[in-house]
Amino acid sequence: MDILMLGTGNAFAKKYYNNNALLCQNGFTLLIDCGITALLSLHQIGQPLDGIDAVLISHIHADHIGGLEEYAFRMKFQYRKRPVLYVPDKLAEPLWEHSLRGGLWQEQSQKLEDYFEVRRIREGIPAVLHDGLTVEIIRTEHIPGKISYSLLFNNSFFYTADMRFHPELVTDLVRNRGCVVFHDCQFVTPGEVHATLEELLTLPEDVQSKIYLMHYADDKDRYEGRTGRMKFIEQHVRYTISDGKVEPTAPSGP
Ligand SMILES: O=c1ccn([C@@H]2O[C@H](COP(=O)(O)O)[C@@H](O)[C@H]2O)c(=O)[nH]1
Ligand SMILES: [Zn+2]
Ligand SMILES: [Zn+2]
Repeated sequence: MDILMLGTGNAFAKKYYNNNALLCQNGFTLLIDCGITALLSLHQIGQPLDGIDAVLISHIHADHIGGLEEYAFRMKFQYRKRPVLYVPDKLAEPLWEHSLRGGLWQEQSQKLEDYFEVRRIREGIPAVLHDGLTVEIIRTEHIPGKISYSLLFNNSFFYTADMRFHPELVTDLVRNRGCVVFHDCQFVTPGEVHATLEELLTLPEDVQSKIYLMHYADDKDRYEGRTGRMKFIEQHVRYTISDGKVEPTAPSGP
């Protein structure tokens, strides 16, 4: 499984863009979240929109869904396609009613399904996205009262999206399921809606060694060398995740 972060920044980052990713497995390309900067980033790396097989969203914040209007319009009117959208069941209605409807509604297109082939996924039921690629959505705490999910791919790669510190969950996934973890990380304490670096540094070293930090602020350079056994994931670098390890992908071909 390969992953390339379109952005690794937090909601307000200007340098590192929004924390969205392309996940590739067996020729299938999944866009994980589609924030405000996603389409700019896709343009910069030369990734055509019709080369994306599906989009999956974690929760309804603009740095995770703010690019969906442009994506929907361009797929419909430029590419004449209705792309696949995987959406947690409980978010489908609010995604349309509270976020997308204002821009996308028009006489002949009055619902989410008019733009997307909507595939609803449920907690506790792993969804098969493609041959060799499953995802389980796990509801995690982020903003009090707001529905938000972390994503477990192939029972081996845990992508927190946005979540507060949950040491028991992360420790269980690393120690008992052999997962590697891409974890959002806030530098400033208190975290309140994200895990902070200070909190993540309280995890045992064997757990830290499987954690890669994302969703960080623009002053990330100040924290180089201050993240214990955890490493930063870099924007626009393709990584291969295999056998509990994360390595930059080796260049292919002669
Ligand atoms: O209760 C809250 C709600 C929001 N914030 C700030 O807004 C961003 C929301 O974007 P995320 O994608 O969830 O990061 C959050 O990071 C906070 O900076 C807040 O502080 N408290
Ligand atoms: Zn976010
Ligand atoms: Zn959020």
